[in-house]
Amino acid sequence: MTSPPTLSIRHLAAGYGAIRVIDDLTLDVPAGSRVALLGRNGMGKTTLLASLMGLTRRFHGEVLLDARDISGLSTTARAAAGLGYVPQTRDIFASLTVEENLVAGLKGRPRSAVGEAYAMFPRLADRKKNLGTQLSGGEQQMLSTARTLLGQPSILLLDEPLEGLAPVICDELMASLIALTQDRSMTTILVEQQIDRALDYADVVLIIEHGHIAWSGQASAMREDPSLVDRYLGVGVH
Ligand SMILES: Nc1ncnc2c1ncn2[C@@H]1O[C@H](COP(=O)(O)OP(=O)(O)OP(=O)(O)O)[C@@H](O)[C@H]1O
Repeated sequence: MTSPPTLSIRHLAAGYGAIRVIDDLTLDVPAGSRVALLGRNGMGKTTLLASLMGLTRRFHGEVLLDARDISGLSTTARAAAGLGYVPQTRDIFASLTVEENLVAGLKGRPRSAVGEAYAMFPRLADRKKNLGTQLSGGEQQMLSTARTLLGQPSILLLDEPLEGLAPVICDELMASLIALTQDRSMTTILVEQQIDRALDYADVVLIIEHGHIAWSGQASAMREDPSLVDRYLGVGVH
C-alpha cells in the first residue's frame, strides 16, 4: 500500500478579490492522518479547502504534496495529483442519473468500479436510474462523496459531509470513511459542525480563527479539555 503524500501549506494567503480570508497559514498534515478542521462560522474553513483545490485567489504562499509545489496547478491538475474534494454545495450533475454521476468520477477506472459506491451507500444502488434532481439532500451528499471516492484520492477534503443527513446515515458514512482511510491509507481533512462526531472521527484537530490556525493537537486532548471547545468554538464574541 502506497502511503499518501504529506500535505504542507507554507505562508498561504488566499481569498476572494481583494479580500484575504486565509492569512499567512502554515501547516503540515501528516500522511494518513484524519484531521478535523473546526472553527466558528466564517473563520475560513471552506476557503482553506477551496484554496487547496485552487478555487480561490492566492496572494502568496505554497501548497506542497511531499516536496512538489502544486500551488500553480489548475483544479483539474490538483485532482490528478491526488486531491479529492467534496464541496459543501454537493456539485452533482443534476441532469445525469446516479450511475452516470458515478461514472463521471471514475477517472479512467473500469466501469465495474461503481460497485464500490453501491457497496458503501446501498441507497444509491436503489436510485441508480434517478436523476440528480430526483434525490433527497442526503442522497445528493452520498452521491457527491461516493463520486469523489471513486477517483481514489490520496487526500480527501470533505466540507460538512454530514449536513442534512439523518443520524443513522451519519453513522454509516463516518464508519465507511474510517474503514476507507484504514484500507487505502488516505489522508482526510473533515470540516464539520458536529463537534462530537468530528472528534470521534479525527486523530488530529485544527482550529481556524480569522484565517490562521489558532490551535492544533490531538482529538483526545480536545475531548479531555472542554475549555478548549468553549474558547475556540463556543458562542460569544471573540
Ligand atoms: N465568494 C466569496 N467572496 C467573498 N467573500 C467570501 C466568499 N466566500 C466566503 N467569503 C468570506 O470569507 C470568510 C470565510 O468564509 P468561509 O466560508 O471560508 O468560512 P467557514 O469557516 O467555512 O464558515 P461556515 O462554518 O459558516 O461554513 C467569510 O467572512 C465569508 O464572508
